[in-house]
Amino acid sequence: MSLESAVERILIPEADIEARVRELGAEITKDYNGKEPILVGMLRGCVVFYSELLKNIKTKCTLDFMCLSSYCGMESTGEVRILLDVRGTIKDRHVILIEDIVDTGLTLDYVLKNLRNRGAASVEICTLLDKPSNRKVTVPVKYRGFEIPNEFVIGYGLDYNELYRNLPYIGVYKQK
Ligand SMILES: O=P(O)(O)OC[C@H]1O[C@H](OP(=O)(O)OP(=O)(O)O)[C@H](O)[C@@H]1O
Ligand code: HPA
Repeated sequence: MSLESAVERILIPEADIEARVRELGAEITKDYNGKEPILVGMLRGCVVFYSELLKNIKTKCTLDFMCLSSYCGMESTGEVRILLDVRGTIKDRHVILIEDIVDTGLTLDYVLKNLRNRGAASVEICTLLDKPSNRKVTVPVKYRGFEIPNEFVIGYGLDYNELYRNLPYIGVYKQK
């Protein structure tokens, strides 16, 4: 079965994503000039967005990553686990959490509290996609690429059971 056969329809074409990511990069560059932020990518879904955004941030910054897991198929288990933690210290740093999607909000709610407890100077969220209609907890999203409807999406880093992350656009997953 081809990659594309899992796609019901294309929701956001590659060119639109690239244009929006350039705008987000410009905003972050302006807001964080002189603050030397640490960009904490939430593995693995963030990888494509993270690297594209990074090229568009034109101020000094450092990179780090966390890996959390809570999904099984299309459902959040509600239990968030840290599988990999940041390598560097967070204390007194300006943190930008880079996510592919905020859906129920459970993952970022957990991470926000965790990093604030470690004494970060500030923690903000930058997400490519925001699905507000499925929220279970409120999370403050500062930088948002696109608001999307309550549908399960794949591509541009997002998976269904670890597959389809390498599609170059955001598509709605075709349920069998
Ligand atoms: O707002 P939520 O409902 O918590 O969903 C958002 C999270 O779910 C996905 O991660 P997942 O646990 O599937 O891991 P992944 O990044 O490896 O895909 C996604 O990358 C976000 O981190
Ligand atoms: O719509 C989604 N697609 C892929 N991964 C996800 N994690 C939360 N929501 C989604």
